[in-house]
Amino acid sequence: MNTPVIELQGIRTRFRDQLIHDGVDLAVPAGEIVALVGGSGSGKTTLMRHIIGLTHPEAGSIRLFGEALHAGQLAERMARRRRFGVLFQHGALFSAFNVGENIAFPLREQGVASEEEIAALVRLKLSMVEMEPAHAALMPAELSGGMVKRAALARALALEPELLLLDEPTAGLDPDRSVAFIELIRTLHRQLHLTVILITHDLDTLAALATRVAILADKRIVSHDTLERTLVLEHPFVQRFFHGHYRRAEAAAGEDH
Ligand SMILES: Nc1ncnc2c1ncn2[C@@H]1O[C@H](COP(=O)(O)OP(=O)(O)OP(=O)(O)O)[C@@H](O)[C@H]1O
Repeated sequence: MNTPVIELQGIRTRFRDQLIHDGVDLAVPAGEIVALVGGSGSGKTTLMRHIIGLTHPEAGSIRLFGEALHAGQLAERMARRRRFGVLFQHGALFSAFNVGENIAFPLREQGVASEEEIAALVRLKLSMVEMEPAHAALMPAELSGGMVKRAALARALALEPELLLLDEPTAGLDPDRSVAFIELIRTLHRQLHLTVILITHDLDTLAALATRVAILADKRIVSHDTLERTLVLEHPFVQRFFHGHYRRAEAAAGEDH
């Protein structure tokens, strides 16, 4: 069997007296788009932060591309860092940098390209997310919500990652922009052969993109399966999320407009 791109084993996380994860196991094979779903505060974002090494669990092991997350010297860790891109929940662009500088940031940080190459790469990444070269000069505050997401995605793709982590990529977008962004992620996934972890509360985003659904509930992954097989699970969270209040909340929101 091929080595999983991400392998989590026995992850335990505690914030003060609050136990968030207790025995999280998850293996993500290459090429999958795994939707990570769970209730508010169940620890999805924290798990993503563990995967990218921003935070550390109290126990358990994390392997990326078959290697322990913190293994090796600085150069090896930097090389591993180049292999994944992250789209944070609110885009998280650097507000003091323009769009071009934001996209260039990981390239400069890694020191892997000349300024001339960086300028060409910024133009290429902008075109990949369907933005114009002129958008490079705009400041984040001048962008619409959809453009912030696109610019942040361009930055996440700057180092040509194999793994993309997306935290609520369509949250805050209106339905048209959301559909367009889903289509963009789908195209990039196909063209770049990406493996994707997607945190989302949005059923349309999930249904359109996910090849597998991982359910974080009861402090662990209680199911990791196709959407079809997930839908028939009896777990209370699954019932609520796919058949219950989220649907009713959506319907109520629709009535308000
Ligand atoms: N650095 C921290 N210090 C203390 N508590 C934290 C920290 N980070 C997260 N938490 C707590 O851990 C829990 C899980 O947070 P997390 O953001 O991972 O959940 P989530 O599943 O992504 O939630 P949501 O769907 O609402 O975004 C929450 O109760 C949160 O308050």
